[in-house]
Amino acid sequence: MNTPDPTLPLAERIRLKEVKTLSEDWSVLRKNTLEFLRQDGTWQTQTRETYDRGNGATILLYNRKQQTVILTRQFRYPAFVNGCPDLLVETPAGLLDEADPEACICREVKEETGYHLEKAQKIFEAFSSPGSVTEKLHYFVAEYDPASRESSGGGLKEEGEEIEVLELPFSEALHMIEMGKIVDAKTILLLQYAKAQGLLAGAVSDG
Ligand SMILES: Nc1nc2c(ncn2[C@@H]2O[C@H](COP(=O)(O)OP(=O)(O)O[C@H]3O[C@H](CO)[C@@H](O)[C@H](O)[C@@H]3O)[C@@H](O)[C@H]2O)c(=O)[nH]1
Ligand SMILES: [Mg+2]
Repeated sequence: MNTPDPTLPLAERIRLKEVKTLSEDWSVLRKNTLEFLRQDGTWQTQTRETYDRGNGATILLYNRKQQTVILTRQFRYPAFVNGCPDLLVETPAGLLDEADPEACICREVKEETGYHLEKAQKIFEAFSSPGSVTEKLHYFVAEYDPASRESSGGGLKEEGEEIEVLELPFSEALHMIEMGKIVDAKTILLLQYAKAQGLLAGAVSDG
């Protein structure tokens, strides 16, 4: 068999044969049967399940003068059932709707933490678990003004949310990663990003 043209678009190496919806409730679980064109030119049949709950956004709120970050703490059953005995410490995050991701994350920050945010800087997009979950997360950072807190946040009780807001020294948040007290990937990624970019560490007080 001839080897495929290496410039062939990926879409031309995939023949989707069947899509079965296994569950359609909060999210959609599908079983997909497809043929994939391998590098050796043979078509191989694969079944791949996809868990689709839409896309999301998350943000690191930081304050250079105080050298602090805003994190949340909440109950996450999927983490609990897989061995996490504590509430999860996370950056604020939410699912995307029709609004643009920046507007969504500003609204989510208000809902979860009570801080009013005018704008946020997009840094990148990433798949958290690309072998099974379709979700792409939009990552943001923004400097927060401690005086801009308009409410206590906490999330939506009617949706089962009970979100505690933490304002922590950046150094303590980094230490919590080392101690295994922060075990959420998006949160670790954002804190490491802030360290690598010098967003906080080494920042000179400007007031
Ligand atoms: N009824 C029902 N409600 C659910 C279910 N799963 C979650 N919820 C509720 O749906 C709401 C979703 O809240 P958001 O703040 O929009 O999303 P999130 O759960 O914080 O998700 C964010 O973080 C996740 C974890 O890192 C990300 O996966 C996700 O993309 C997003 O960024 C919450 O009230 C939650 O309780 C479910 O299976 N059934
Ligand atoms: Mg959330």
